[in-house]
Amino acid sequence: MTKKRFLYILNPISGDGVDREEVLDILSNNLYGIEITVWETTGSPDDPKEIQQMLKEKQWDGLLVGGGDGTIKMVVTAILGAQLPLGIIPLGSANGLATGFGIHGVSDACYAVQKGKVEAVDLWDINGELCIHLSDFGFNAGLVKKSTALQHRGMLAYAKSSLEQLKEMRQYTFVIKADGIEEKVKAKSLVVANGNKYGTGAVINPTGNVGDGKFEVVTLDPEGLEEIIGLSLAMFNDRLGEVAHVKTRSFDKAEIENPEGADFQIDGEVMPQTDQIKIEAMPHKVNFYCLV
Ligand SMILES: Nc1ncnc2c1ncn2[C@@H]1O[C@H](COP(=O)(O)OP(=O)(O)OP(=O)(O)O)[C@@H](O)[C@H]1O
Repeated sequence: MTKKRFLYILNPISGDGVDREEVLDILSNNLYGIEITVWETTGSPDDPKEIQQMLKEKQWDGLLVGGGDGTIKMVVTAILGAQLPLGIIPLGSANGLATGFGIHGVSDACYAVQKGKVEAVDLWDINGELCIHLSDFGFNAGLVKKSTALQHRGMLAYAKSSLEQLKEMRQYTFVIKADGIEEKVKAKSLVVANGNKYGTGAVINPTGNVGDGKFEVVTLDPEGLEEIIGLSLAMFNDRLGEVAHVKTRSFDKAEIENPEGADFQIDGEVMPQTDQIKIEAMPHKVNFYCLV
C-alpha cells in the first residue's frame, strides 16, 4: 500500500513546553499509512509564503498543524483555496479551536485523522480579521482580555478573573443590521457564532452548523445571580434554547454596532476597541478533521 503524505506544520514554541519529539512519536505510531514530513514555523511573516511554496512543490494528501489558535489561523490563511484536509494537533496554551472541533489532546487528534469526519468549515471576515469559530462582545470578551493580561495562566488565576468579570458584568446596547432590518438589543453578551461551543464545553449555539453558509448572532441578557447560574447550567447541559433571555438569529452577512464600547474578541484573541463590525463570508471553506 502506498503511504499518504502529510505535511506537519509545527510551532516549536507554542503552549506549555509539551515535548515535540514525544508528540511526533505518538503521531508516527498512530497514523497508520501516513508518512509525516515535519516543517517548523519560524514566527516570521514569511511563514505563509513558505507553506504555499511547499504545497506547490509536492503532492500532499493532508496537513497536520501542531500549535495553538494563532498557528492554526496562520496556516488557514496560507492555504485558502487548497482542498487538503487539515488535522489540528493541539499544542497551544488555550486550544480553543481544537476543542471546538472536539479535539482535546494528541490522541483525539490522531483519532480524528484516522476515524473522524472531514467538515468543510465556513470562514468569516470580521473587519478584515479571520473568524473560524466564535467571536463575541461583552462579558466573555472581557474575560478573555483579563486572562490574556495574566502572567500566570493557571486555573486559580482564571477563576479569580472570572469572579472579577462577574462583579463588573453590565448590559450594553447593540444594533444588529441584517437582511434590511435594524434591531436594537440590550445584552450582557452578543456572540457571533459559526461553531457551537466554547473551549470550556459551554454550548452557545445549539443549532449552529459550521458549514451551512450561515452564522448565528446570539444575545444573552441574564439578570441577577439566579439567571446567571441558570444560564451556565443551560449552556453546560445543552439547553440554551429553553432560556427566555437568550435570542438567536441566523444570517449570512451582518453589521453590528457597539456604541458603548463593549470588549470584543475573535477566536480567543482580544481585538482593538471597535464601535462597528461587518461580518462577511469568505469565499473559501477549509476542511478540518473533527470529532463533533
Ligand atoms: N519558531 C518560532 N519562534 C518564535 N515564535 C514563533 C515561532 N513559530 C511561531 N511563533 C509565534 O507563535 C505565535 C503563535 O502561537 P500560538 O497562538 O499557536 O500558540 P499559543 O499562544 O501558545 O496558544 P493559544 O493561541 O492556543 O493560546 C505567533 O506569534 C508566532 O509568531
